[in-house]
Amino acid sequence: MSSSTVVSAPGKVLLAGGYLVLDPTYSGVVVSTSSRFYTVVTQEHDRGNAPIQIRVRSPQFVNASWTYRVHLGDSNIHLEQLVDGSNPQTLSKNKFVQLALERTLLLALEYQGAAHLRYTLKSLEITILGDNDFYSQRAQLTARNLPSTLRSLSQLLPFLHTGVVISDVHKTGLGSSAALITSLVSALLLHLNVIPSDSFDVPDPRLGGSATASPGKKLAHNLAQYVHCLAQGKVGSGFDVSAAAFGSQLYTRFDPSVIQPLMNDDQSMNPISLKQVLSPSNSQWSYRAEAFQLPPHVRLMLADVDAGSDTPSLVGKVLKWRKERPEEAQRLWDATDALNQQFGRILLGLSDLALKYPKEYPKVIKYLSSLQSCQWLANPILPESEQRIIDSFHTVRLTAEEIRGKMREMGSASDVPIEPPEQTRLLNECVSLAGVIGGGVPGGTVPLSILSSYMRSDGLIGVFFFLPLSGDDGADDDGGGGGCSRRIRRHMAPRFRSQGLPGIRTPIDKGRRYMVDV
Ligand SMILES: Nc1ncnc2c1ncn2[C@@H]1O[C@H](COP(=O)(O)OP(=O)(O)OP(=O)(O)O)[C@@H](O)[C@H]1O
Ligand SMILES: C[C@@](O)(CCOP(=O)(O)O)CC(=O)O
Repeated sequence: MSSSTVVSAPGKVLLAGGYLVLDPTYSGVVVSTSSRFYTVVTQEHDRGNAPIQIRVRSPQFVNASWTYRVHLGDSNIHLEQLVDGSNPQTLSKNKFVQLALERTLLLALEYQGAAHLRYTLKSLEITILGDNDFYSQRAQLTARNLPSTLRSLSQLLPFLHTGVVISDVHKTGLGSSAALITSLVSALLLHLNVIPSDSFDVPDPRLGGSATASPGKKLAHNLAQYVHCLAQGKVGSGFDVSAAAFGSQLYTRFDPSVIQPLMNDDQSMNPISLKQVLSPSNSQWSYRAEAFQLPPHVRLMLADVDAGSDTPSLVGKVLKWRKERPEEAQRLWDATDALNQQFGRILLGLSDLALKYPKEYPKVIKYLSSLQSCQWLANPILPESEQRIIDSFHTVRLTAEEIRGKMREMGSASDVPIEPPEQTRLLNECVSLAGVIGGGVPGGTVPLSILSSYMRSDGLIGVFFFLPLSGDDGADDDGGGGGCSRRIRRHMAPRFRSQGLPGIRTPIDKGRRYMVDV
């Protein structure tokens, strides 16, 4: 009988902490998105003694199918890519997918031994699907004569075919490769029983982050972090993989030296076993992912600027300046960090206030969401509880603006367009709208030419935090997390059926998630 395992992992938005988060002294405020990557692993019927093959498809792309024959030794794994039946002309490579398969199988081999893996590993069919938001949909909207609005985006079919090969797609910057790798390695670890099936359960939905994560989830995170670095050929801060594994969080990076001994493309050259390094009990993994959530009724929206940033070149320039002007940079980093910390702390505090004042909180939201933020404090005398909530939102707003100021300073000092003038104008317009708390540029920056041609429509113009007018609490799951399975049953099952795929078994992140519309 064939069986399937499905694991999803979310994308990310770095709300605060860009560039600083590359240094373990500082941390970043990271929100995981409602947009997700899904990996479906389906076991083929037993084919007797036929060689084991793994076929991976990405049905949203042209020429995106990769077939590998697995050569399983006593202590090593080799994947031989075969010419794909559906695509006999070309042998397209996917380093990310191939490394994820190879290193996950190697880890399974180390945990289970060759005899066991030979017995359990069957030929597999793997399907990878990314929510539309990971890729710019502007061309799709134009082709359909639809205006650039949220409503138009919701009219597009899920997992829409992009019409191009992967290398030509316009990514939006939500961390497609991190979400893909995390869902893929997690699905395989589960499918091969390297980790138990309850690894991704969260006992209390309010307890997210890495501290309460199961050993299985930590192993999946460590493996995904490692594979992602290897595939990218560099060790970044890793906040994207951490968000994919642990959801929204205050993230402090890991020391890259932990995976250094495993960074050989040829795994037989690695001087140490994967299991030893990636083990969830290896204390050299120094990352911290503290649970974070946006307050109830707060929603984050992103504008589709048609392309993500070329982060490595921006990072290179910013870090070069930091090295050349250490004292100036230190002052700027410290001042920005103080603001980032305050920003995260007050947002978290607002969730506490919502719990403490369940009647007053929605009342305040209704009031604030109808006003421009400059009017928030011009209110009649209110009870202390309500005033506290208003004051907190007001401080978040001021802090977000100050953070933007610091990021602009960083940009002009290092000559990197972190918040270019076009973006400044756009954001200023956004943050002056009623109900908007603040805005910013998530991650590196955005490409200018595209931004300047971006047309305002339907109120979605840039990056901002939004308090919806309705009673909707902004989370698109069933409240407080843990409802991921219900959300998936309700929303995802029909989507999967439309792709002829089975239902979902295990979502990776059951933490609270928020709608991010790109
Ligand atoms: N749907 C997919 N199916 C298979 N592979 C994919 C898919 N999406 C991304 N990839 C892999 O990820 C690689 C892109 O990785 P890259 O690091 O450039 O993206 P990223 O920086 O994560 O993108 P983003 O802009 O979303 O943050 C592709 O070359 C491909 O190997
Ligand atoms: C600039 C940086 O701090 C954030 C980059 O974010 P993004 O991948 O451009 O969304 C780099 C990093 O953290 O790896």
